[in-house]
Amino acid sequence: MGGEQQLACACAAAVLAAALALCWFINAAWVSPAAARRRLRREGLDGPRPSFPLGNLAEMAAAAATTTTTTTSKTMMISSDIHAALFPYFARWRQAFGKVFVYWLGTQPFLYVAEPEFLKAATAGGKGKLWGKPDVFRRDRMPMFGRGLVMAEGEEWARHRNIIAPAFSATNLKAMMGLMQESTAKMLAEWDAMASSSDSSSVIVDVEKAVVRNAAEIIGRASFGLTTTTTTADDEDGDGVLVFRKLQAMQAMLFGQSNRLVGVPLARQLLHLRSTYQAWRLGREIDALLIHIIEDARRRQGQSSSSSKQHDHDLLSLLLAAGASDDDRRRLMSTRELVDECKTFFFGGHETTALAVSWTLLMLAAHPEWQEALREEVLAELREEEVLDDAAALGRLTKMGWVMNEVLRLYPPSPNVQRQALQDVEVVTKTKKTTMTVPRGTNMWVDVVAMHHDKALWGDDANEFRPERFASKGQHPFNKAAHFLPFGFGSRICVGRNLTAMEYRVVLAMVLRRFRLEVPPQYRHAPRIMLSLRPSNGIHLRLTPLISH
Ligand code: HEM
Repeated sequence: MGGEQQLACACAAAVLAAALALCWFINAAWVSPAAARRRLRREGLDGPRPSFPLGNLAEMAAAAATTTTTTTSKTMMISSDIHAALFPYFARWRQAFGKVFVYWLGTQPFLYVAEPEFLKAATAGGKGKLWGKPDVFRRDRMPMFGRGLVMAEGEEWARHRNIIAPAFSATNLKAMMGLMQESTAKMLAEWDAMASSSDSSSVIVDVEKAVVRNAAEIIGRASFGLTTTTTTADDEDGDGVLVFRKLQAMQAMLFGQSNRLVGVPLARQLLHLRSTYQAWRLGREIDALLIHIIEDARRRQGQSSSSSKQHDHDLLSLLLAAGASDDDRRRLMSTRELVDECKTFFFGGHETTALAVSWTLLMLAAHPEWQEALREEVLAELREEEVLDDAAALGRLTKMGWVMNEVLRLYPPSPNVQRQALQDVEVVTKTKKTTMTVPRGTNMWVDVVAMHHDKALWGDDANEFRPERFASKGQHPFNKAAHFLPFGFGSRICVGRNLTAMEYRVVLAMVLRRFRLEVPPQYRHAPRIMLSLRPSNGIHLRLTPLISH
């Protein structure tokens, strides 16, 4: 073949490849979503009209831009009526389409669900297996969670869940109480020092910032035995500090921007190329540090040194121990799997718990009668500060349990749960008499904030802080209710929820013993969504020491 013929062949191949790529793109971005929309409408599932290629993203951005979430404590009580401020577009569409409708993120259909009965009918029992995690988020979250438990599917998920769940047993959690106390004591000592060096007897502190740092320290030690605050040159501790800095940087990079054009074809590749690459690079650096930590832990395994004893109950050592016996090789996790689980514990575990504690401190400052009631309970049940490692006594803090539930209801740190139908899912609801099929590939967006604030489900006082509503479980069997979902639902319910409950009680009991909390006049209440439900400007509270040291 002559040179010209070769060139012509190469050009023809390039044109053919470009034509095929274009056909693929048109099908993926336009033909297939249009067909999906027709099918959804046939099933009676409709919603705001999408446009190509943004779907409803433009409308969502415009609604968010014209909504303010800020209220001041000076001019009004702190309002927990937050749903319409956080999700103005959902609030608007709900009025038009009800509590179940379809909206579009780019070319991806999302079934919005704020109707507990529908959710139950779509996911309860064996139907749980018909739903996986949405592909569209999987790619975005890969650098954070890898294929860890949050993102794993099918057999792989079941195997991981079986290995991981026992690590959160009551005995193992009890062994973590000491480190929770130690770390929290450091935080309180800092607050004490700030108060004693201030002109007045009290001090204004951004409690959210401090509590997040404390929770990061706790989860770091509980997960892989590392501390985030040490400054020693010791290799292992140095790794810990670096891992935390990098993990936090990655989170800010991935979710700091509010508008990532999720679901828009090629947006990730073209518009977010830089941040995607940076997150990927950070991910690789974090993995390298974690591999070093895991190899150290493997080496320590079997040693009876004091360093190995000290790590006995961290989650990483427990996972290594689970696979150590020769008769159960299925429980052996590879280094890659362990890296992903360590990242998952960090991202899934510290900020969520810290937010639960931080919103509680705010609510208790705003509701002094509850602050006093909890303080009395703590002083009655835990007479001496040292006995805070008594898990049974912590379990007797009944009112604190109500308060925790009420705060998780009003300010759920995980404001939504997402799924994607792995097959066609038939949904039959009894009271609404609905029968429909949710087509395979449809994503589901469960609006937890909407359900938690719904007056039809909770009564006219749904937006008020009234922990006593959790007192009578008979009247409201919330644990089984499909409208109280702070930790998710079904078989994928949060594996770390008992760790959170323990940390919550330890931290809160220690704070209440030592400080009185008040909301200063300059406090601005501005909850917002950055993956989790968090305060925009921190939570600055006035703290007054109750006892001198
Ligand atoms: C207030 C604290 C917490 C909240 C609000 C929370 C919320 C949630 C929610 C809503 C889910 C379900 C996600 C889904 O179905 O897609 C979940 C799952 C999970 N959480 Fe938590 N979580 C908290 C604390 C923790 C802690 C302390 C850890 C670990 C140290 C943790 C680790 C996980 C893991 C690994 C999963 C995945 C479970 C699975 O898919 O089998 N979480 N969490």
